Amino acid sequence: MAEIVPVAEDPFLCQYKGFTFVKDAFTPEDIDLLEKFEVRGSDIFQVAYPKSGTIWMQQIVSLICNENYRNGSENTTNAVRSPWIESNFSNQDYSKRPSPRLFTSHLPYYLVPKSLRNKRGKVIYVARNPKDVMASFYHFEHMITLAQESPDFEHFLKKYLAGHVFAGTWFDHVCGWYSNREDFNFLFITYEELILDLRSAVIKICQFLGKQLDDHELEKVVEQSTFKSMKVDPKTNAMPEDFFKKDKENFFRKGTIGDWKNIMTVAQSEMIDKIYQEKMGDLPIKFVFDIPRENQA
Ligand SMILES: Nc1ncnc2c1ncn2[C@@H]1O[C@H](COP(=O)(O)OS(=O)(=O)O)[C@@H](OP(=O)(O)O)[C@H]1O
Repeated sequence: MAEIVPVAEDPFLCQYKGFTFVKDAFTPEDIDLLEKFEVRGSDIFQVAYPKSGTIWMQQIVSLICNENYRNGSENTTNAVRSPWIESNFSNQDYSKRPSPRLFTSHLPYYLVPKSLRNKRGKVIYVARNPKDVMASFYHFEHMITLAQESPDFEHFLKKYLAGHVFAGTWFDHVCGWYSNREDFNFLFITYEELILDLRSAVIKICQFLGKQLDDHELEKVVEQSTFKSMKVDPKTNAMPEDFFKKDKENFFRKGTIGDWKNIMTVAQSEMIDKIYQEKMGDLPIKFVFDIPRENQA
């Protein structure tokens, strides 16, 4: 077994196999076992760096695959319909789940099951522009029990850029997955695509999954995946009460593009632009950092 390395700056975190975990929310044994996890050809994995639209994709994919909840899954939470592969919080026997099994993960590409890396099953990777991720992450840190709150955004930014937050740096996660996408049956989609045209994004996801929805079904999926619907749907924000120290209802906080401007200074934003250029310069990915004029109300 590899070594567990504490993160000096944050007692809630540790590193294992090069990835930053929340100490009390994982075990090294579970991570090691994943290498041999038996992936079915019909399995669908939704993967995202934290605060990038993970729960949103859980909702969309489970609505698509569960025929708008008509098979009884409306009575269960997103976290049960599409459990985390790295932490079995809902205590399910994954080998007994009917196909198609849905899974969710925040893991880097190199820690997911080996056969997934050999193109068995499908991966939908959702990525969000790093500035909005940072803003969302900063607020989230203040809501949950398993995180050390930063006194201000500047402090958070330093910690964040050093990778001393859950899941390490956004840059490593996104670059890692994107650069290794050829190893997977892979759909890369951005949070901003979902925001700007949810209906087209749902169609794109359906095409990737080989699912055909009629117009009515499509509208239902879209309607139940809007920010407004999800904020009041008790099955979406299914994290346990004790996970939150405050503002559980604000997990669905703003759900928009460009909120980073409310928290970042110009200097901080320019510094991130520079790092972005250095780390992402060669990758053909484009993120939207502002709501385009034509989409503004
Ligand atoms: N339907 C819908 N539409 C628009 N935005 C949405 C939606 N659902 C979730 N969200 C926003 O996604 C952010 C949370 O990301 P994650 O689900 O990845 O968080 S987590 O890592 O699983 O805790 C968080 O972003 P912020 O609002 O910027 O904090 C959520 O509000």
